[in-house]
Amino acid sequence: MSRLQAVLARDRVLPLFTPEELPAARRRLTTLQEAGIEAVELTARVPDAAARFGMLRREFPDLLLGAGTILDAETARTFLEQGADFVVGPCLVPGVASACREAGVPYLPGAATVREVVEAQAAGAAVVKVFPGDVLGTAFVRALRGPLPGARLLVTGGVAPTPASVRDWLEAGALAVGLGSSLFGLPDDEWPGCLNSVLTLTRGDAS
Ligand SMILES: O=C(O)C(=O)C[C@H](O)[C@H](O)COP(=O)(O)O
Repeated sequence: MSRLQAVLARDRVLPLFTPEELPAARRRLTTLQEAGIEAVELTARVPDAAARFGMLRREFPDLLLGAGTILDAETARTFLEQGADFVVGPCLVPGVASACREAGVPYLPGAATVREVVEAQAAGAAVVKVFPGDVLGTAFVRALRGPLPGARLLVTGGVAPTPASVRDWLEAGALAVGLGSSLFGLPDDEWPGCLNSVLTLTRGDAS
């Protein structure tokens, strides 16, 4: 089991954001580390995303930092060179899967159908991102677990950062949930409290 998988199995949440402004990104990463978070996804949705990623990578050497929104092999290689510990994308891209396999780095591609989950697993994804989570719903995750009981699923997209919402996803069978804009769209004096109340639930549940 990779360190990422172990961390997801313990915390059951993966915080993710786009590092639009470096000082704010640093503050967020520091607060996340103080909460005991070990893995964070930074989405590549800004100009200079890879250079920013490399800078934050060097400043936070103890965090597992993943590159998100990776849609082609060349971009994947650029982020891997910058020290990405894992790579995430909204859907499976075979060239990205190969680049991650060569680098020995986990790849978590998005999937929105049973077939896409199976194809992602066949491409080597130990954890598959179910995306967009809020569109697919908990019933989709529950239904997937029938034919694919061993699937490790990271539900991402529109997941509300509350204990009740996260509990619903975990009870449906998700390994973990990604918390993005719903968490980091909250004011800076609110999101850490929300995250901590979710972690109180998930760490209490993790066994
Ligand atoms: O692009 C990727 O690789 C990602 O993992 C990001 C997610 O797909 C969502 O965009 C996050 O959605 P919110 O939690 O609703 O903000």
